[in-house]
Amino acid sequence: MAKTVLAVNAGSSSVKITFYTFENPPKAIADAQISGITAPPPALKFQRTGSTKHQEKLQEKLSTPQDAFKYLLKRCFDDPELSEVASESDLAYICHRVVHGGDYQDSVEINDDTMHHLEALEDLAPLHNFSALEIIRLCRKELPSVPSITFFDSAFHHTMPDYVRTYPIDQTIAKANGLRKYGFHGISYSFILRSVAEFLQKPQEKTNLIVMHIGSGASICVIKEGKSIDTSMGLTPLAGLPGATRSGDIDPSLVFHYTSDAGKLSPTATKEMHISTAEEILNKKSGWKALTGTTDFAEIAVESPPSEAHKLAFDILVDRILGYIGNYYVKLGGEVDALVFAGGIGEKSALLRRTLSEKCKSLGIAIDSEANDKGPEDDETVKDISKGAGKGPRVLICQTNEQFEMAYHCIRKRS
Ligand SMILES: Nc1ncnc2c1ncn2[C@@H]1O[C@H](COP(=O)(O)OP(=O)(O)O)[C@@H](O)[C@H]1O
Ligand SMILES: CC(=O)OP(=O)(O)O
Ligand SMILES: [Mg+2]
Repeated sequence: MAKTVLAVNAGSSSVKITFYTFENPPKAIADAQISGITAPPPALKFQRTGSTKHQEKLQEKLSTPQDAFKYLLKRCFDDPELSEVASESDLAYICHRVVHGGDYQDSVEINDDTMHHLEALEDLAPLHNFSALEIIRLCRKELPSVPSITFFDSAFHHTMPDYVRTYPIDQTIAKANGLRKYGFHGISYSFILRSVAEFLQKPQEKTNLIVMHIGSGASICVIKEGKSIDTSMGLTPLAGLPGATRSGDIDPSLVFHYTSDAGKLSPTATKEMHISTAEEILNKKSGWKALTGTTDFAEIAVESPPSEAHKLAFDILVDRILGYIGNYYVKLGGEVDALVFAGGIGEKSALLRRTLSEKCKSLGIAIDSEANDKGPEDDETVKDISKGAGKGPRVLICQTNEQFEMAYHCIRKRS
């Protein structure tokens, strides 16, 4: 039987896995995800291509992404209707999304050497790389014959100019400690660039975009002639826009006024994962969860918000995004092919898209409200919601797919 490719996207609160056929473009065979690992009970979504989506709340206690991954893999291997993937021998490769890739500009195959290198990087991004590395360790142990390939969120941004990636601090210390802007969500931006360029029928190297990836982690990227020239996240995914539990940009001095324990190890740190109290607060106890009590933006992005705090959370996100759109529009000299909405919130919240588009009227941006309200069909990768074609930048929704992007590049390189 033909081998398949497994793509794994591990986040702090969710694990998504997809099996693909080994051909280009790859076709999804099955898709499974567990969300709510940090807010039990965990929720399972499972779908074999062509069949209906199955959803359930799980009784099992799955407290880590590794547990969730093990559960998902077993579930797929044991499914009698999923004969294409029944055991290790059906897998050609496993692709892993790793958020922080340091100086890596491309994907790497995992061996002892590259694994050590990634372990060294973990200190720079413990909150974001830990789960992925744990899952890679598990795969090497339990599926030893299948090569693991890592894809990095940061790699797409290696084209940012020096004056964008450099923080104005002592450069000896900066270089010794790798303290610079890296940027993230790059696997998603790479998928979006290819899909949108194809949709616009333009070569990638002639495509200029302002792309928003707005999910529980949110960032925005400016792509000039097919290359990232700036993005809102920085040394870590904390910088830039606020998220579900992340503060986004604040005055760095704030942490010392917030708590005198800022630099101490967080009580939630473990032997394997060293994080400071300040990092814990700004990454996990801030954002719209801190403002409203919910991490679900669908409860915040509503016409009549249930409280002033919900309205404030919405207005803050809109304001911070607007700041970047203005900045990036100017960086592109106004030559913007499209403003693109992506990520769980960007793809689903018609209200956020409408609010931002109205505030960007002066840039020639206008949307068709019916198309915007309807949003994309399940199988529609790019949807045009602009009004008055030809005047200002197009406004598009792109249903991004990080797992597909990894499988696509994995297979392209190896077939
Ligand atoms: N209809 C909706 N309106 C607004 N936000 C939504 C809607 N549906 C889902 N979301 C939000 O999308 C976010 C998840 O996006 P996603 O990109 O999957 O996140 P991540 O990959 O960072 O976990 C959640 O905050 C969820 O509340
Ligand atoms: C980089 C990052 O923030 O990822 P996510 O949105 O998946 O949390
Ligand atoms: Mg995500």
